[in-house]
Formats: sequence, structure tokens, C-alpha cells
Amino acid sequence: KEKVEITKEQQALVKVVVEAYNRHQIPQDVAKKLLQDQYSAEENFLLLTEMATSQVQVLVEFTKNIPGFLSLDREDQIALLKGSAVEAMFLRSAQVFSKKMPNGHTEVLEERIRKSGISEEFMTPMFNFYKSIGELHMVEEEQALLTTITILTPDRPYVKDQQAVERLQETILDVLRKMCVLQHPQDPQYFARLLGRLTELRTLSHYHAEMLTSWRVNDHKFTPLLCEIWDVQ
Ligand SMILES: O=C(Nc1ccccc1F)[C@H](C1CCCCC1)n1c(-c2ccc(Cl)cc2)nc2cc(F)c(F)cc21
Repeated sequence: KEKVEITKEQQALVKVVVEAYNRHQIPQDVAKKLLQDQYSAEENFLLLTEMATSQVQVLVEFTKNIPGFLSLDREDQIALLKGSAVEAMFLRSAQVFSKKMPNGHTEVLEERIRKSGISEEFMTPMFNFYKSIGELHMVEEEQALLTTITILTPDRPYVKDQQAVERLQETILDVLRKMCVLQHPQDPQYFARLLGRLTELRTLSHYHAEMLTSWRVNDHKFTPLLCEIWDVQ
């Protein structure tokens, strides 16, 4: 059985990515806000657009710390950001939802989200994804690396030099695979299950435009940045 070990430079890479991921952590307070009060569909829609807009700004800052990202072609950097922003937001939402909370809090949070204004048809795929992420009990390194892998997806629309992105993604995949073996020795399929979530994430993200335009509010107002990133307006 080959001895899996993480090299010094892989450890340095993980440290940089995890610190950037935590530094650019979206204020956890979206869950706290939702737990504090029941908001109207209008207030929830506004909260979502604010959170999603700040999430995109946070994502741009985070990518600057991904080793090699700034050496990519400038237009490819934009294509990767545009292509991964929605998935990164759902992945972040899933991680917020999966956080260990005092008894009964997760149920209240789920209830508040169910009543937030999103139309009924999206609840099942969305919460199935959130719960499947929760079941993985990811450590923060795995969360940060999984988000990085999502960003470094070579086959996003308009990416010209896919090989360059593939090389960066493979570097991250390699260290994540080793970390999973070391972190979950009892579950050799863990790494594969982790990557399987990215397929579920992509499927959920296909619904994002409809989830927004079908939100139970009269006027769906988006920020210019969201219009850029999300296929709305
Ligand atoms: O703020 C949000 N997500 C979010 C965005 C950026 C960074 C961090 C985030 F959590 C929204 C709120 C907004 C206010 C109304 C309820 C949903 N949100 C979603 C979500 C996101 C997008 C669509 Cl189309 C449908 C639901 N799923 C959530 C699960 C949670 F555990 C959570 F705490 C908030 C969540």
C-alpha cells in the first residue's frame, strides 16, 4: 500500500488557499440574520441579491490567491469567474447550511429558506444538495479546495487555453485526493463522492436564473454585477 504523503509545497499551497478562503469568508451572518427574524419575500430577495453581489466580489479576491490563477490569460480569468460564480454561491450556501448549529437551529433555518420566496419546485433539489454536502462533514481545507476546483473548471464557456486551467486544477485535485485519503482512511470512496457533489452542484446551478425570476416578488431588481454574472435581466 503506497504511503500517501503531502509534499512541503503542497502544504504551502493548501495554507495559502485556506487562509484566503477564510479571509474572504462571506459574513456568516446571513444564517444569523435568517435565524433572528422572519422576513418578507421582498426583504429576502433583497438580502439574496446583496449576499450574492458581495459573494462575487469575495470570489474575485479569493481567486487572486489561487497559485497560478493570475498567470492565466486575463480573459480566461474572467471566463472562469463568470462560469463559477453561481456554483460558488450555492456551494457556499450549502456550507453555511451544513455548519454545526445548536439544536433546532438548522430546522428553523430550513423553514425560513422554504418560506423566503423561492418557488416550491426548487426546494427539493436545493435541500438535497445542501444535505448531501452536509453528510460529507468536510473540513475547512476540503471546502476551500473544492471551491478552488470549481473555479478552475477548464470547460467553462469562452475559456481559450483550457490546458493551462487543467494543469492548475490537477495540482489542486492531487493535493485534495491525498488529503481525503489521509483525513478519511476508513472511506476510500470519499474523494470520489466529494467530486460527485460537483456534478450535483452544476445541475442545481442550471436552475439559478429561474429560481430568481420566479421569486414571489412583484419586481425582480438585480445589481449590475449580478446581471453580468447571473443569466438574469
Ligand atoms: O444568502 C443566501 N445565500 C448565500 C449567498 C452568498 C453567500 C452565502 C450565502 F449563504 C441565500 C438566502 C438569501 C435570503 C433568503 C433565503 C436564502 N441562501 C440560499 C439560496 C441562495 C440562492 C438561491 Cl437562488 C436560493 C437560496 N441558500 C441558503 C442556505 C443557507 F444555509 C443560508 F444561510 C442562506 C442561503
